[in-house]
Amino acid sequence: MVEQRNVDPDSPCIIQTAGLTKAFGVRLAVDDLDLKVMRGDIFGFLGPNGSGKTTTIRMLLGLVRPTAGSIQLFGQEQSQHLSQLLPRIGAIIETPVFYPYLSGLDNLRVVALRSGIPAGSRCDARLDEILTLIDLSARAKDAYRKYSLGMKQRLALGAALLTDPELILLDEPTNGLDPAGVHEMRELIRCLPQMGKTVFLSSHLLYEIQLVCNRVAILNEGHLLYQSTVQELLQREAQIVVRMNTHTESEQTWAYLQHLSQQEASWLHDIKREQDAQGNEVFAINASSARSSEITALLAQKHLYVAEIYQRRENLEDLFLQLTNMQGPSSSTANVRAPEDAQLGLHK
Ligand SMILES: Nc1ncnc2c1ncn2[C@@H]1O[C@H](COP(=O)(O)OP(=O)(O)OP(=O)(O)O)[C@@H](O)[C@H]1O
Repeated sequence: MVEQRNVDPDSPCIIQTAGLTKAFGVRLAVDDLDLKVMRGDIFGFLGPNGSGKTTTIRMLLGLVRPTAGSIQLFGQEQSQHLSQLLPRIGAIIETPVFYPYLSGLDNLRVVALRSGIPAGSRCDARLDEILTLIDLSARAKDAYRKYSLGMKQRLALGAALLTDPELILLDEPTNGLDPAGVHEMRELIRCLPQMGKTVFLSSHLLYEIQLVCNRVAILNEGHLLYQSTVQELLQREAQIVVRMNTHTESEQTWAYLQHLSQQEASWLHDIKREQDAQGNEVFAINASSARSSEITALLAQKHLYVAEIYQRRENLEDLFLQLTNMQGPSSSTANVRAPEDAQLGLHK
């Protein structure tokens, strides 16, 4: 009898990997990866070239056998239920192959037939629906070879959506697209959760991920460096950083800011003492940039004159560079999980 442990077809957890590892010979392409993707997520899977994104997606699809670890999809063990699980997944990996002389519509017909959708009015209706969604109705009858790269990518997404899968895996879907193509693809991807889909999107385009995803994992050299909501990550953006001239002034400022937070300025409640990239002691205050002049004025009342005050402008790109140590950090990373993992990026 088949063991039914861990089987939950309605699980809100769509992808869960534990200790997922893939070695190619001595090279660890993916190392001990714990991912969690929830239903309705647009999950950004970020990493530079060669960090293991495609290998991970291939393992999720059962195209590459893991060296160690486990994968659960829709609450079921992937290795035991692959054939039942695959119809619930649509994917674009690398550049999909279409027939150049067939039209976009006929290429979709071929995909539909291969996917077991019988020809007929229901199939035609579905093809219409998909062509409208990917905004190719007007060019549906043009040969594929006449399509722009953006149209080709949209057709690929249409093909992945044809069977109405719950999970869409997209490997670098905006690669090579011009800004208009990137925008169109982004808008399309954004619609998918409203249609009940979960999206797993790999990219090295950090800004893209920031704009379109709600959760993100950052990978480097096969290691998971960070996993959280994008919002959590970007909260750091709303910080004002204050540096004083001397250690004595810093001490006085710290005491005064604490006092203020308990008295007339409760909005100063979230202050951290950190070091900037040059090793200077700074205060990171969770407040909008509009408060900068107020902070300066409050401190000046006590003859504490700031040496420097600025809004921390951290985005995913900064964080990514910081975690992979490609560039010095603008501050310490008090909120960043797994700093010991981040250290792994130090030794390239
Ligand atoms: N079939 C294979 N045989 C040997 N090594 C491989 C194989 N596939 C991938 N690798 C290696 O595994 C590592 C991860 O590759 P992978 O393609 O997963 O990275 P990636 O993050 O998708 O990179 P890119 O953004 O360039 O596609 C790389 O060092 C790559 O050379």
